[in-house]
Amino acid sequence: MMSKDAARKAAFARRKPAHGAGLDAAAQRHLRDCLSQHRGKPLAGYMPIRTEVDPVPVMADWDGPVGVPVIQGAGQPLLFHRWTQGCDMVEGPFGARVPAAQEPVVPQVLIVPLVAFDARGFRLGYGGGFYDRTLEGLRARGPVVAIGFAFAAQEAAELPLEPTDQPLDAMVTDAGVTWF
Ligand SMILES: Nc1nc2c(c(=O)[nH]1)N(C=O)[C@@H](CNc1ccc(C(=O)N[C@@H](CCC(=O)O)C(=O)O)cc1)CN2
Ligand SMILES: Nc1ncnc2c1ncn2[C@@H]1O[C@H](COP(=O)(O)OP(=O)(O)OP(=O)(O)O)[C@@H](O)[C@H]1O
Repeated sequence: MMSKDAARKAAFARRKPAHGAGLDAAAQRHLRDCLSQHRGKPLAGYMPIRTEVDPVPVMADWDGPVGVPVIQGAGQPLLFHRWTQGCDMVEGPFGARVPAAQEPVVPQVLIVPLVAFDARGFRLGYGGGFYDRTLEGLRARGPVVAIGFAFAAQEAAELPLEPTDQPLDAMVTDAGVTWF
């Protein structure tokens, strides 16, 4: 089986041409469908970096509180700070912008960015383990729904797993919605 590093590199290469190919609107349509059963719940979105698919139009229309991830430090889970369209943003670590105001949101539904995913619902991110730690912590407190969001081209055959890898509940791409 490929190492996580090799799987990450291969998926980056597939994500690049998918980005800017006009696939975001289809992915956003499927994301709205998938989220429709969770109306009003606190939602975690993200500000896209690099060649990630863009969830912002869906976040902007959400009828409940929306937070975006904020890195506390290496080895720490993410926090989510309240985001609204047009709110003041500042540069966060690793190039993702974060809200200037630091109002915590504890999400019950998360739109999870990723580099690669597989048919079992496992994901690979940038390698910090941030979402693994965050989902582990949230799931220990109560039910949460983790929805991976990506281009269909980011699917990998079978990702290498570590015991700390947290599975997704659903995967949304430009090709549709899969529940696990
Ligand atoms: N849009 C978005 N926001 C997010 C995440 C994400 O995956 N997507 N994160 C999800 O966790 C956190 C940011 N995590 C990140 C972690 C590493 C790198 C990164 O570029 N790493 C370098 C290596 C850096 C180093 O080791 O010095 C790399 O991959 O080349 C980027 C984001 C919080 N916000
Ligand atoms: N809950 C946890 N407790 C301790 N270590 C963890 C936990 N979750 C992940 N890790 C460690 O973090 C490291 C990076 O994990 P991994 O490569 O799976 O990150 P990733 O899923 O690519 O990144 P991210 O979740 O930030 O998008 C792993 O070596 C793993 O051991």
